[in-house]
Amino acid sequence: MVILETRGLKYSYPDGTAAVKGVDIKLKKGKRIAFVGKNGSGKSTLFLLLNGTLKPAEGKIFYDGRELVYNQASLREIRKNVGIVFQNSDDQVFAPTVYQDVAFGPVNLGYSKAEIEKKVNGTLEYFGLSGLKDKPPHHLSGGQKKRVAIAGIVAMDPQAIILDEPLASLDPVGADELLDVLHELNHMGTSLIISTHDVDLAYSWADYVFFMVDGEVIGEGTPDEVFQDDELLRQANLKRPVTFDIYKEIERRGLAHGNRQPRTVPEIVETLKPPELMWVEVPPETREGDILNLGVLHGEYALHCPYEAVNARVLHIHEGNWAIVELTRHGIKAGGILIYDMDRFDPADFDDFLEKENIDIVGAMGKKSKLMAEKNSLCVDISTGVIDRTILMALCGKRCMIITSGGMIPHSMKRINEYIDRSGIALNVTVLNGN
Ligand SMILES: Nc1ncnc2c1ncn2[C@@H]1O[C@H](COP(=O)(O)OP(=O)(O)OP(=O)(O)O)[C@@H](O)[C@H]1O
Repeated sequence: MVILETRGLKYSYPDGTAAVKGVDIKLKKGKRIAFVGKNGSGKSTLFLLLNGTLKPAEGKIFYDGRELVYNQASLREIRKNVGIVFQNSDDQVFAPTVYQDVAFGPVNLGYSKAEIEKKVNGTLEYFGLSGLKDKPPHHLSGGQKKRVAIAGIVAMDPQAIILDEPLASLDPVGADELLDVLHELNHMGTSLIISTHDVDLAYSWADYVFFMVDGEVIGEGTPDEVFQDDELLRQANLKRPVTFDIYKEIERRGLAHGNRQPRTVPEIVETLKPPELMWVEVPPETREGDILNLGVLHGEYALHCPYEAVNARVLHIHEGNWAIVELTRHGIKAGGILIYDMDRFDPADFDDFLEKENIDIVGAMGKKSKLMAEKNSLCVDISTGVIDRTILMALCGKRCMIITSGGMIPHSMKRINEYIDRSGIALNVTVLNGN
């Protein structure tokens, strides 16, 4: 199903700059879509056209199959359903207080007073903004303003959200938190459309990518398709994503197995083929052909190795009790991942859970759970890249707990289960205190 479509879309600014020069695109519902292109390639202008803020000189836009006709009803429909978060939050956040700013959309949509209050307070809490609700937005930091801008859009429950360079003004932790929020919104069905220069972000995050150059779309496809097209990258003046390059090098050296192009760190780890042969020191009575149990791998290697125990067949005994062994592995020593629902947080029980479940690592996902962890002095080991990093830790046999809440719970389960399905590694994942 296509949520937004453009046909022959053209736009020039009053000074004559042709910013969008005939764009034909179809954006599928429920997807994460990235527009990648260098400065001035027309991404922001296209976005302003997509939600009716600008009117094209030529061409048509369709929302959910209906043509945008630029009368009040049609514009109202598209602006309610396709929210846009501007690159510069100062263009968006202008009400006297944060609360009023986030309430702006719901008020305009005619929600009742009680609905507005519920919606705005819920959204502020979700974005970790409750403590700032009475502040004037112009007293906030760039990252905080960005969160207010996004909260204001999310409070209108749009079908699609367009975000122009969403991570641009955020610090690394803030960027990571926003990505979690975007993953969750997408998990709940919101279509997401972002622009970025960041090829690593587009590669790891998007389901579908468009490359823009000089007001035109010059290529589109899945991240794997577009980022391995060197000619397309050259035309778009873009480089390959780092994970892509690392994997190509792993592949070139014959260290990769599996036939999937990895896009995240756990996926790269999964493709690494462990060495077959190894030098080990063996007990003096060892004979060629013996099977040794080398036990669990330790150190740096074990951190990246999903295997519990390593058996080795002795191929050749060398002087000084050193032998060449061929490794065979059995068993998979994956720890577990437990999810703790912070909406049901009970301080009295929490420590009991940690002890009873032998938790080694705690990861906090989402602003709300991080704030709750801080307030209750909970010890948090991982607060960015929580899903990927807990998977990596679980693969090393650690028992991990993700503390999170609301829609982040099914979202986390989904991402971990996707990893389990693809890798075939039996990681246990359960919600500890949920329904
Ligand atoms: N208000 C304006 N008046 C005149 N020209 C404009 C205006 N806004 C943008 N442009 C021009 O339109 C072209 C496309 O700009 P646009 O902002 O859409 O690109 P972009 O890909 O979003 O760039 P960036 O990555 O830097 O945000 C550029 O040549 C830019 O200079």
